[in-house]
Amino acid sequence: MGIKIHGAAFSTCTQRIAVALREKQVPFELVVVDFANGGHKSPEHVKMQPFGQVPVLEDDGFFLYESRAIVRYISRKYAGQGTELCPTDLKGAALVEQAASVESSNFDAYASPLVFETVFKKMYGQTTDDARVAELRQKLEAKLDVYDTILAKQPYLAGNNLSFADLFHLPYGSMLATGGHGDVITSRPHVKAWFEKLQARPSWKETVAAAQHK
Ligand SMILES: N[C@@H](CCC(=O)N[C@@H](CS)C(=O)NCC(=O)O)C(=O)O
Repeated sequence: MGIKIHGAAFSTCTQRIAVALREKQVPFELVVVDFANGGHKSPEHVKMQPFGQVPVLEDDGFFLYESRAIVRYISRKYAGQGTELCPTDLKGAALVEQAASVESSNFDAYASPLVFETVFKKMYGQTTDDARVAELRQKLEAKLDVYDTILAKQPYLAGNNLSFADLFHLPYGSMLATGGHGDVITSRPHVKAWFEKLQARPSWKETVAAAQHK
């Protein structure tokens, strides 16, 4: 039995997993959750994901939620296949975890609500809170200034090699531009070069194309 992902091709958290599976060259089936009709809140879905969110990984009777935990599972299960997303040595793995924590605390904490304000609220006909947008943007910019100093010294967030910590940034990082804030990335030369390199990966291009066909 192969890997199934219960999610939606347009969902940022589903994309976080899809890109990792493509890097690992693991075929998977996307079991589409009907968001528009509240499928993510249905009793069947809540049995798999108690918070009523996507994505959920199903692997031969094993269920796992939280996109970053799922990527770590994929990275370990398919170690030695496709792109290595985390080294096995103690210090190398610790540096990847450090970078992953940076993504969660210093990037996602601001980028995700900024995308919510500038993209999703508009999509759902809600009103963007401009004061919140300004505050989130200012905080994100301060963090990205630090990213720029890190990435001036090394090509990837955990060092010389790509890791899942870099890939974690792709969905919300790409949607910043959709919401009119892509310049927080493109105005910082090292962040720009790093992010463009990530976006150029076939795994991401396929993930974007899959979202457009849905
Ligand atoms: N931390 C969770 C977040 C999951 C999440 O926020 N999923 C969104 C779609 S990208 C969702 O299901 N939103 C609907 C909701 O929260 O009700 C993860 O990384 O898997």
